[in-house]
Amino acid sequence: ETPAKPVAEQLVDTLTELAGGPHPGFRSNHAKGIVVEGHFTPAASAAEVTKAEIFTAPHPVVVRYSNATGVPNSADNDGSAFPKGIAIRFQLADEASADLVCISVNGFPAVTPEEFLGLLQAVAASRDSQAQPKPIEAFLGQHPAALRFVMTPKPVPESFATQPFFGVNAFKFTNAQGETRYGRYRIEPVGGAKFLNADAAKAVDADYLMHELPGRLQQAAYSYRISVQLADPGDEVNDATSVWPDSRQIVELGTLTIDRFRTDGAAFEKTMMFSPLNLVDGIEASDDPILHARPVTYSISFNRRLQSH
Ligand code: HEM
Repeated sequence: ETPAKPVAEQLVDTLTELAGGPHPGFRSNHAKGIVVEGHFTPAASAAEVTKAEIFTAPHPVVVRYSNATGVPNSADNDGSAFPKGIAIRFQLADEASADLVCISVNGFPAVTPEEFLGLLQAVAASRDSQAQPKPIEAFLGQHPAALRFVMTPKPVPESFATQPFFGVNAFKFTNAQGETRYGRYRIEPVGGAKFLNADAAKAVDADYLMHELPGRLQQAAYSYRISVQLADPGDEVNDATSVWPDSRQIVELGTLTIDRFRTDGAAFEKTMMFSPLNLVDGIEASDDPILHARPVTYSISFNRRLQSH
């Protein structure tokens, strides 16, 4: 009997299967994307929460926006292309870097990588299933957090520039006084969140988000407020399905400004991988098992796409 593959490998296999892949050279999740550049300027309040150098001095950034799923040509306005992703790389001295990798929904469908695999396998098993209920219906019936995530409205944004994003996984922040707090990132468009109405969302072209951005950047830069929502004592910090109340303290970390489209983005993104555990001193991982599964899974996807393109 062959031993079961590690969960991270099964996750990549199942994402690939769901996307009708393999699609050589593409990410097995968040395959369709676009790369832009700009800079981050810290707010004075950041020092209350963290001594991390990415939030204490200005830095250049490279940003990749993406659609969910491993389908390289997914329609930007299709439900399956949600959540949208944003991956931000802070470029530090001596080739060092730190990453923030966030999605457009505040929450996650699973507490552990095993449970997330169960969800993906249920979706895959439902494709040609005659069973009543279908495997995915049975799974959602037994997993309220997954049902909640599926039911969360995912409105179609006017632009990536008008889409808010959430860190979902908590990190442990330490300031210069040695005080520690758990928190989750929030990324909010300074110009306000803006979405299309239902008719407009149906009418836009399949690549409208990717096509809109270069023109927008020729006109003007745009920006986001990056902040951290702090946990109160007793809040779940190791469970990505457990969304904290909006009443929790939010501390501004600074402003992310995007001012350039990266014309070589399609080639550039193939050679690089973002990781939510690419961190600097002053920010540590929580014990959230989803967070710890991510770099392992992303590396498998990265290795496969490097070998196949
Ligand atoms: C166990 C749970 C998860 C699995 C199995 C998973 C899987 C993946 C995989 C395979 C990739 C492609 C990596 C690459 O080839 O570079 C990816 C990318 C990505 N993931 Fe996840 N992911 C998980 C959780 C999350 C969470 C919680 C978030 C956000 C809060 C997230 C946001 C993203 C984003 C934005 C990208 C695209 C990064 C880029 O532009 O390169 N993922 N994910």
